[in-house]
Amino acid sequence: MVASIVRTLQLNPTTLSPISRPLLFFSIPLQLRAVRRASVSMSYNRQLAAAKKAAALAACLCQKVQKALLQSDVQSKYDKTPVTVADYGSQAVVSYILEKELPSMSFSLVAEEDSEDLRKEEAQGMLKRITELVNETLASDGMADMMPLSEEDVLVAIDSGKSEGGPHGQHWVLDPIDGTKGFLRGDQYAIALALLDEGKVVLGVLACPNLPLAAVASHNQLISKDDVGCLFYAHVGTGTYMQSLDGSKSTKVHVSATENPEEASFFESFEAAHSMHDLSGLIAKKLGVKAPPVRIDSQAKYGALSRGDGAIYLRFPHKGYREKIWDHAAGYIVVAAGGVATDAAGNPLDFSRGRYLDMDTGIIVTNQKLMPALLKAVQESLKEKASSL
Ligand SMILES: Nc1ncnc2c1ncn2[C@@H]1O[C@H](COP(=O)(O)OS(=O)(=O)O)[C@@H](OP(=O)(O)O)[C@H]1O
Ligand SMILES: [Mg+2]
Ligand SMILES: [Mg+2]
Ligand SMILES: [Mg+2]
Repeated sequence: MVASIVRTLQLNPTTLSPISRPLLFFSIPLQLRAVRRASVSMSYNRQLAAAKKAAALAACLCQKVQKALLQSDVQSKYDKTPVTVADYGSQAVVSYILEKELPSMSFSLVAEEDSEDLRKEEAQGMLKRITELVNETLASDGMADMMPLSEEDVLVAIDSGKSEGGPHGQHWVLDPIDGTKGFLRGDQYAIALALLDEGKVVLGVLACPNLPLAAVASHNQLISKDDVGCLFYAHVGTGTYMQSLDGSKSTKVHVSATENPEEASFFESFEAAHSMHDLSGLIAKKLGVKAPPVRIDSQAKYGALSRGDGAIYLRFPHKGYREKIWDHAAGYIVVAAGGVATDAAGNPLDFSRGRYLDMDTGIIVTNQKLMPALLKAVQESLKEKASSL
């Protein structure tokens, strides 16, 4: 046992002094813990590299589609939400790249889209266009030797995302385009990819092709078409980094540490149908926030928050809506550097229960210092709203 520990720690017992030999027995558990921590953190490096590559390439595909969106590129899903060739193409690219880059790992992916509608007769034109886009995107990264993918290959890659996730093992979590409505308007959207390990989010990458590299603290600053395209990434214990999507040097970022709500602006959904703007207005007023809300589509909100653009994110879906894990997993770990995301009752978000985040309605994010005051304002506002109904 000791011999194997000594081997693991790469120590040479013959060179240890008689004094340090007994000390070794006491220090081994500590050192082993450090080695295990380091190897846990190290062991996600390959996954992080693959995830960054997959999200950046998927972002290229989405940018191309957003520039030249055709009427035939958009469909409506069973739940009336939109889906485009870019949602499907992005999912196929990410799924294909993760499997190719990490061949030794068992592969499980929980993702938003599936191929059911694409297999219908009337969707054959759309499938052809998606397959072309996927092949062009992979070829642009020199993956031409594995090319071209057939339409069936693309459908299979999309359907790799049917995993149920859960509390055991590793599962990738993907929203191939978060904020599809924003994408269709020409506004903000994100490719959001995370890794769960034993039910916990351990890695996250957020590609936000239209988010300015400079801070945004008001809605007007989002309209800039210059210097846009951010890639945020984080894995447990290493903090959060941002780089430009075209590959600049990355910088470490963290959530605003302000303790003064008067200085804190807040983010919320652009779409009033996705989050109750009247309720967040009430909460902000109670808290003493002076600035008007900054409304951004998608998990770009988590990205902006992670670099301190604003200090609070409020999300209160209308009654009956069930949150999905892919709408929050990547954002959740990206804001963990200085921030905390909970449900409206202050409970941590639980990503271990499958495809849904079963939780108390509402998600709130801010720094540790502001959280108690925010939770109080949320509880009071919820009571007030309930009693006025
Ligand atoms: N009714 C309803 N209520 C709450 N949320 C809903 C609702 N319908 C959809 N969605 C989900 O919202 C995702 C888009 O993110 P946001 O709501 O943050 O952005 S925005 O509303 O587009 O501004 C969006 O993600 P995508 O479908 O990936 O775009 C949906 O998962
Ligand atoms: Mg959708
Ligand atoms: Mg989404
Ligand atoms: Mg989506």
